[in-house]
Amino acid sequence: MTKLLYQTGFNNEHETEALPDSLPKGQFSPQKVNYQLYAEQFSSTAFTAPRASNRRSWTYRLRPSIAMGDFQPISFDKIVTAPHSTPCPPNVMRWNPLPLPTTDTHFLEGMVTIAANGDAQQHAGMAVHVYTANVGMGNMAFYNADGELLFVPQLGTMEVVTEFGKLQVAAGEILVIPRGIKFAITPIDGPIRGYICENYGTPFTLPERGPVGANGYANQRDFKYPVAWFEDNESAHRLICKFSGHFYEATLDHSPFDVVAWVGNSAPYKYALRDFNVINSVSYDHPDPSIFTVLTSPSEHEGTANIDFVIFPPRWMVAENTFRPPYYHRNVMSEFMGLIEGTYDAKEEGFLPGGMSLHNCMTPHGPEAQVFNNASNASLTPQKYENTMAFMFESRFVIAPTEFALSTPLKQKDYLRCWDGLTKHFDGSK
Ligand SMILES: O=C(O)Cc1cc(O)ccc1O
Ligand SMILES: [Fe+2]
Repeated sequence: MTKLLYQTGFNNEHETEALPDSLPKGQFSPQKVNYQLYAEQFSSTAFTAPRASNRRSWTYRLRPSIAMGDFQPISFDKIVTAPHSTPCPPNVMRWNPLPLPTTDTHFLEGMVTIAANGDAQQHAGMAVHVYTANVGMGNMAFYNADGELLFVPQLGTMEVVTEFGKLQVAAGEILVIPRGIKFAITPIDGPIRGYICENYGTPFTLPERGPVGANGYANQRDFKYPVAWFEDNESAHRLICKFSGHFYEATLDHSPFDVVAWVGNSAPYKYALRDFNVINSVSYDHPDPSIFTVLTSPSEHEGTANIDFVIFPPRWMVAENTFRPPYYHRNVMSEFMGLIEGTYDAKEEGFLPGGMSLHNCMTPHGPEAQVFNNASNASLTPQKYENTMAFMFESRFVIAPTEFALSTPLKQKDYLRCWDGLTKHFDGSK
């Protein structure tokens, strides 16, 4: 595996060139670009979005993106875009992991939608997909006009070729591909599996730190962006896109990965979850899981995210006189969880790496019966939670499972049973 180079710093104005002097100096759009390249701006936010949230990059490429054939409709019917019409039951739900493919399956073939909310056309809400793959996409490239893609790989390593360069992404890292960027995925060394949060809304950004100060949580320096890479390849390529919930294909007589240089703050990036600086209670009580927010997609209501991406990483637990696992709760926000490795502290059995759970708006949940009994009687010495990495996509809208998710045999029929045994202990005495 060749080691790739990256540029670091979340949301920096990165600049990179694959050929010397291919990036224009002092301006974005000179009359002629060196090497006779075309300049093309890529806008991820409205031109007039405030400076702090504005995202755009300039690319310098062999051909402008419009040098392509017309789009024709195609179908990938396992991939669903909101709004969808399947009624959402308020039940707690949990799924086993998607099995690994037994025949050659590329990323787009191995992807299936588990749930969705909001409305892609309104740029609000999200979808959750899971994917497996064991072969590359060949001469195919994909872009998603409906939203940004947050990948949470759970198994294996993939090489991701994008217009902005190449990234290698392994389980335990995350990858964000902004809306519209063309990419292709190749598994390296065996099959890959993971989760995707398709963010129809505002691009993910880092949460505020408030009184915590200038450092901590996910630090900007740990986010890695690719360096420019291009190929001058004139063989036929297929460009697939999802636009307004439907798939289309166009033919190209060249590779779409022809960006020789780029500058800007909108580009794919990756982040290793082990770099998260965990901040937690060192006195008493169990803080809300918002302390573990890696990235947030804000909505127009301050503090009420379109999506929060939250992780539950290895950490010390030291709180005194405290019920240390998650509390029992009902939440206006809807919670979709996955497990990357190990076990999750609220669920010792049945929530498997690669599995998923869903606790929707106001649906009660919390530790299973065994965890309650153990934690209520545990000796409260400092304890290191190891071999664990769960995550949550938390959203302001009800996360509605798809027809596939409701009917697949992967859905556990007995999930509710893990709370059996939470009987009344009250007998009137203190
Ligand atoms: O439901 C869950 O397991 C996620 C969660 C964890 C936690 O520590 C507090 C609240 C919460 O929703
Ligand atoms: Fe919860």
